Amino acid sequence: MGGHTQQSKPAATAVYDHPGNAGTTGDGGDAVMARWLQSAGLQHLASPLASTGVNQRLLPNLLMQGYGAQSMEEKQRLLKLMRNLNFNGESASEPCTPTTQSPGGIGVSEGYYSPVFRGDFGAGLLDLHSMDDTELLSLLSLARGFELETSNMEHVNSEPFEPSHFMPAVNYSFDGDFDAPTSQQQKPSPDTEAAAGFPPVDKKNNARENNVAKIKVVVRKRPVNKKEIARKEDDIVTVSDNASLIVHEPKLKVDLTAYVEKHEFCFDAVLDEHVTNDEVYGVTVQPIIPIIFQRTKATCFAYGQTGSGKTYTMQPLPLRASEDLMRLLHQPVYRSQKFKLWLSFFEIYGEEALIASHRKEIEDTMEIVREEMKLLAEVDQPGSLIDNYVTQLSFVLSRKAASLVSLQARLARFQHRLKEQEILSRKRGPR
Ligand SMILES: Nc1ncnc2c1ncn2[C@@H]1O[C@H](COP(=O)(O)OP(=O)(O)OP(=O)(O)O)[C@@H](O)[C@H]1O
Repeated sequence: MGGHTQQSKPAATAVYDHPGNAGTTGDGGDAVMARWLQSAGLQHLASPLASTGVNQRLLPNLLMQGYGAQSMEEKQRLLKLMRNLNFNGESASEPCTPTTQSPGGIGVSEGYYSPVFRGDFGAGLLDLHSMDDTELLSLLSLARGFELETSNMEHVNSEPFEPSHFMPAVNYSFDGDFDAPTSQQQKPSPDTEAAAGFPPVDKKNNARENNVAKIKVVVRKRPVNKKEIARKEDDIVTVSDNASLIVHEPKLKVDLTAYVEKHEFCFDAVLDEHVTNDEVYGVTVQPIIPIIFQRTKATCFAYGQTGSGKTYTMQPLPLRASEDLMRLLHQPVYRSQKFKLWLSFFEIYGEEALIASHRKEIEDTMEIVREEMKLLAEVDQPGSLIDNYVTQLSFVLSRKAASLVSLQARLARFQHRLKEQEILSRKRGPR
């Protein structure tokens, strides 16, 4: 590489091209990192950290913590890149297309999926077959968050990974006719799998699946309800696309000027307030049903603030999943294997948990009231700077107002649930 080229080329690319760097695991990792970032036109981010000898395992974290990515756009691209890496690039709902020409990077007109890059590195899509073992191992240590010693290579290579439950190219259909083979077999052959609607399993794809994430995080936005509309509350979540959303956080400056801070988050899928429960099922649980027949365990759970729609979203899923399970069980290919189906259902949300969480909310509100009382006592002292106290009091009071509103809503839901569970109307027996 000539001196001129080296200067004008981004440092990350120079690290990759340097022949002396290919031999060690660490430098191999730098090169992989550089190529990975280059695939999204972010190669300039690798140079400051990689050249200072930062442990390449920490690089993605450091980049996300703001040591590298400066602009919102860079952070967004980096997030998408990391997500694509997680999913081997194939599940990305849309390519992570750069909006500007980065220095030495890929031009807009070429795009990440230009033939030049498709064969090597797509946006976060690593061609594992084109890498040597050293590169692959450093990549694995990056992706899996732990260091792989070359002496452990055999162990690592023999460690079995379960196939992903979320292979995006899979479009399982439960409605098609299944021409089942009659032979009894524990594990369906590739032919029977294809006949049952599974994608044909080839060895190349298996290798790719091995590096695919096993967890899929899907966010569903609940519509603003009537009470929130009546209270003229703002809708603070905007779904940007099917994989990212923006939270608009209302804030107050010290001088009490209101402003809104935007926070962008990326997920594997984001469903807006218009999606139906069936669509939620199609994105979340449906793809994992056939995997259960390959003796893989699958779990689906909801996480979220109270009133955010966990019950509304989760309640129909077991029924839909059971329907599909039954349909698959009746296909000749599985009927011959004599699978058995057990179902159990319980809600981990008893009376005590309800009361405990309600008590916590009351305690939080009381804490704010105590803060307010303390401030009031201070402001009452002679010579106190009234301006400061007024500002602080406003903060405390606005927090209290918000708390009281949420407490009120919580109380209504609490009563509703108690009624639902027939706790309020239950007649007390003689003591
Ligand atoms: N996607 C939605 N579309 C329409 N209504 C919804 C949606 N999600 C939730 N809701 C409504 O919002 C309210 C709160 O939802 P839900 O009870 O599911 O919340 P939750 O997260 O389970 O709350 P908690 O943690 O208190 O049990 C319910 O009245 C529900 O019908």
